[in-house]
Amino acid sequence: MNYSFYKYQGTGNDFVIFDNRDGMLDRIATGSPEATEIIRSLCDRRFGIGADGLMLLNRHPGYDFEMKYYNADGRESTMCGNGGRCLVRFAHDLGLVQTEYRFLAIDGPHEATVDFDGTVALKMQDVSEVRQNGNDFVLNTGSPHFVHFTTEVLKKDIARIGREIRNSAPFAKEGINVNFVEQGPDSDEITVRTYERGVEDETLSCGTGVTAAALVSAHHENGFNHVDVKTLGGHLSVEYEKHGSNYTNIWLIGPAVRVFEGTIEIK
Ligand SMILES: N[C@H](CCC[C@H](N)C(=O)O)C(=O)O
Repeated sequence: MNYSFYKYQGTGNDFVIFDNRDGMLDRIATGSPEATEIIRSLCDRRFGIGADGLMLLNRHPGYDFEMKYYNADGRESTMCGNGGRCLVRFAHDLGLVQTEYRFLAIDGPHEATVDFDGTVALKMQDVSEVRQNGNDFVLNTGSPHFVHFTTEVLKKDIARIGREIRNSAPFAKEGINVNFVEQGPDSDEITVRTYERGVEDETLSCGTGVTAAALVSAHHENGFNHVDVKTLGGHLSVEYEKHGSNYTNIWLIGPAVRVFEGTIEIK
């Protein structure tokens, strides 16, 4: 059977999206080996459409929609910040034009807005637990993140070093996303590169990773904070309130763009 799909990218983090409000693709959401292989093959950059992840836009009572997210390895994942932003843009492009969206994801409800210039702002879950060990931090912004501050981040072999940390003893079982962060000249500007779990490679940006890096960057005073983030795929910003070790009202802000659409046969 042929299905319409849509390809979106948010600062180079790219996704295959299906409008599954009719439930016709529930069969690939079962987590079975066959369903996992279908999603993996759709994300394959040589034999499929190619993407860092795949999303289903589902109906859900009480929300504008439900987001189901799968990493490129075909397995359902924890929250995807850039994916959430792209799914809101997709809903907007489908004609669900609203000033504010409220959808359900694996880590709970999210609010989002689409500005006149197409910028999508996504509210992330609150964060209250940050573990620090020297220049390294571990926190969960909807997905688990290891954040390492370094210099000359653009010269680093992220795929190799990121893979080593992701597969190291503390993280091997569940996996973790690994972010390398360089503090900019200004305290409210950082550059972030990310090795993503489930893609098992560097992606051009990672929304929950950028959020994690911003929360623990140099520019964190109590009260409101705005951090500008450079990634290989483009610019994002993160705004949040900090009160001691509690981070609330966290927003991930940036572009979300439709690249192309098509149809594909899914047996
Ligand atoms: N690979 C991540 C999920 C997607 C995160 C990323 N694409 C984002 O924008 O947050 C994980 O397995 O935790």
